[in-house]
Amino acid sequence: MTGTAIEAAALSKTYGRRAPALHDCTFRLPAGRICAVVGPNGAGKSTLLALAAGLARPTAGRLTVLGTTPAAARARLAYVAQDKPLHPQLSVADTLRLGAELNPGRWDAALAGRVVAEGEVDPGVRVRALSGGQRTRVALALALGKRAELLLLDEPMADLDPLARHQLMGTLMAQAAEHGTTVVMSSHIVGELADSCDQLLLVSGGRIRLGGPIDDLLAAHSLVTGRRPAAGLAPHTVVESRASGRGTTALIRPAGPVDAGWEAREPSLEDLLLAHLRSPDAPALLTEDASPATGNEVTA
Ligand SMILES: Nc1ncnc2c1ncn2[C@@H]1O[C@H](COP(=O)(O)OP(=O)(O)OP(=O)(O)O)[C@@H](O)[C@H]1O
Repeated sequence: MTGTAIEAAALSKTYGRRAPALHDCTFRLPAGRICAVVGPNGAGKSTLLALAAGLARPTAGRLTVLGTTPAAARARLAYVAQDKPLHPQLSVADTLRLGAELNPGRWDAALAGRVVAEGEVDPGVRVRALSGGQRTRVALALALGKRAELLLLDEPMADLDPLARHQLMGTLMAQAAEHGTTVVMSSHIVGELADSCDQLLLVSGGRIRLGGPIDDLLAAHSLVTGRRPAAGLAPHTVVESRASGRGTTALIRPAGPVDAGWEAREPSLEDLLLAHLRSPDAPALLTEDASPATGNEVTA
């Protein structure tokens, strides 16, 4: 088993008197991977990233980041929040200078400057005058310039145009590969995730529904079609079944060989996510890679 970037045990977070934003979440994210955090609006993705960044505290359970508490890991991680908070009155150049001052000894000025320059953002312009996509670029420049071991990115590409998205994802992936950085990134854009991520955490209703390497999760499921009722799939775990023009289409986790009457193929990432999102009560699956080692000490 490789090193661990994030480990959670029975992690819960409740805001005030509301229903829990996260409830009893147990999982492990291996180090050095690119992990997608996926789930519907309000699922708890931002809450999870904010807890890992040490900006919020769990209500119950325990969370370890880079082998220590989130607060102690702060200098070694970079977090880009969904609303990309920056100082509006500072210029872009001053923002990067602040990044250098706050990260002595690890700041990569050339990389941060390149990320800004590639977007043709004028360094003299104040942050408050930037477009949403330009602010995102500056926020990502700060995060990448920090040369963190762990990047926590909350919908980092949401307001970027397709060219900027492609180009910034390329920079992110190249940097992560070169430096062995762990990237944990929430997104609703499945195409973007399928191309870049190797690890998945599906959160729904504050609970972990799927966790593990994307290839292993896909291989654990089959998309079956047959001119027969879904009841015939009984020995298998049926995540979702629907009547279709050709009979029944179902996403299953096979418990053994599938009857010859069913045509079976491996699902795409989109098939897998949509079926689980439409069936929030389907049994959860954490692969061995995504399960905390038993007996591991996890500190709050
Ligand atoms: N600061 C807060 N105070 C009160 N409730 C909050 C707060 N932040 C989040 N919540 C609630 O916690 C739940 C999870 O929210 P969260 O922002 O983590 O979801 P999300 O998966 O990131 O959603 P989205 O995809 O819409 O960004 C929601 O019900 C939300 O209303």
